[in-house]
Amino acid sequence: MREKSRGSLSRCPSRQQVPSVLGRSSMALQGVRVLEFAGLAPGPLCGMILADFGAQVMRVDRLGPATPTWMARGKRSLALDLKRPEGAAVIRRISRQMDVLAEPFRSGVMEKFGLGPEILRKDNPRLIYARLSGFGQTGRLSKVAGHDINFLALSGVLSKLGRSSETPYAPLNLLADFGGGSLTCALGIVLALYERTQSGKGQVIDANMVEGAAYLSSFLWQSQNAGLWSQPRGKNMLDSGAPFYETYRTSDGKFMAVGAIEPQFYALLINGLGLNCDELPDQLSISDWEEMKKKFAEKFAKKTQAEWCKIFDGTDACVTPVVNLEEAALNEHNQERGSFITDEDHNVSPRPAPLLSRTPAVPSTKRNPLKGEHTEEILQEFGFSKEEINQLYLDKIIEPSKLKANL
Ligand SMILES: C[C@H](CCC[C@@H](C)[C@H]1CC[C@H]2[C@@H]3[C@H](O)C[C@@H]4C[C@H](O)CC[C@]4(C)[C@H]3C[C@H](O)[C@]12C)C(=O)SCCNC(=O)CCNC(=O)[C@H](O)C(C)(C)COP(=O)(O)OP(=O)(O)OC[C@H]1O[C@@H](n2cnc3c(N)ncnc32)[C@H](O)[C@@H]1OP(=O)(O)O
Repeated sequence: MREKSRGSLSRCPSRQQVPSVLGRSSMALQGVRVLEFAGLAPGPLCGMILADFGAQVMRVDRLGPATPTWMARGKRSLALDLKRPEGAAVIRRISRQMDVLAEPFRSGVMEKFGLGPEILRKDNPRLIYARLSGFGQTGRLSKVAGHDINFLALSGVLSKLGRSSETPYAPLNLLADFGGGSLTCALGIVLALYERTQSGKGQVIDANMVEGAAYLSSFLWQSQNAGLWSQPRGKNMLDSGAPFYETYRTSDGKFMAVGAIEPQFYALLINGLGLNCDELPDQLSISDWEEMKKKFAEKFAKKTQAEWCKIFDGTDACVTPVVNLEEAALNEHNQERGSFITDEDHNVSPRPAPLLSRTPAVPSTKRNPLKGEHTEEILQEFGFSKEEINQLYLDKIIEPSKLKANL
């Protein structure tokens, strides 16, 4: 909880945190070949997770000018024009040797290319065909555009998020895109890979953000009758209604996060704040929560974040500083664990999670691939001859990599 000196994100944590001594050859997904079609946000994270844990991920990009790519760590890029039959034919040929194909388009796009699962799985019955969409492959919305906020809304979860008397509020695009989308898709792929070791067969995965976000939020559904959500939005224990589950501003304009739910931890919070339990209403008296929040807020506003950290550090009061990304990477606990890593361009990012004891992820420290940087290399690897590759260039199905063109 104690803070070390502040610094820029690009200055921090040490490379030694990456368990590189073990090498990429001992990772859990070693030997798995993945063809990922470039997408906006959920697909890229799903592919990055697979790459971090050892899969060989090849991203299929469009031709044309470079566009910003995030979450491309450890991937290679193959750029080609899928709208031309010759481009689609390249993918069909490559897919015969793939373990996993992951596509992020709205339902029906892959079929338009002639690259739907029926065709590709006929060529390669072991292929795991992962479809990561917003609304799923069937249903009246399956062909409609949407983003995280829309999927979260339809999952029912968005109605529960936000402060009292404000409109519902989506926590960045974390819940549907990344939790419900990327993570459930990656889970589906790993499950299908595991099952394939028994059956020898691939399968089609319909991962989608509406159902993924809903499933991620199963606790909400299954605790409906427990009284946890009986109040309007923003008035319940875990949605910013309770004084002991809230953030508070400190005298230096920073924040502390309080999550003192259990009575024994609540008592430590009250003690740390310099209050007396005997003079306060019962912890669970909902009608007193508003007043109690004011009391806590007044207290927190009297000291700096560092002063509060000193008071609560190492205690069970469940009080932590709200740190920014830069501070998270520099945080003493996080540094002890090596929770953040630095790539060769000095960019800091979270270490892949979870940590496996024998075969941990060994994320690449190299820069992200440029669009089409590995087109030729990949095609050669998959058996395309020099003549075939030249023909693809001549037909403008593929184009020289911008990297090579600039040299
Ligand atoms: C909230 C998040 C989204 C955050 C994304 C932001 C990070 C970025 C969004 C906008 C960006 C900015 C913007 O582009 C302007 C600048 C551009 C500049 O270059 C950079 C700076 C920018 C400011 C730029 C910065 C950032 O990048 C942005 C701010 C999310 O919620 S992500 C989740 C989205 N939803 C889903 O994934 C659900 C499933 N997918 C879909 O529903 C659709 O794919 C989607 C996302 C609605 C897009 O629909 P679209 O009609 O565009 O595509 P599809 O129907 O899926 O069809 C794909 C089409 O692409 C063609 N195609 C694909 N690959 C190839 C290829 N290799 N060759 C040829 N053609 C290809 C394919 O044929 C389809 O085209 P057609 O429809 O013509 O057949």
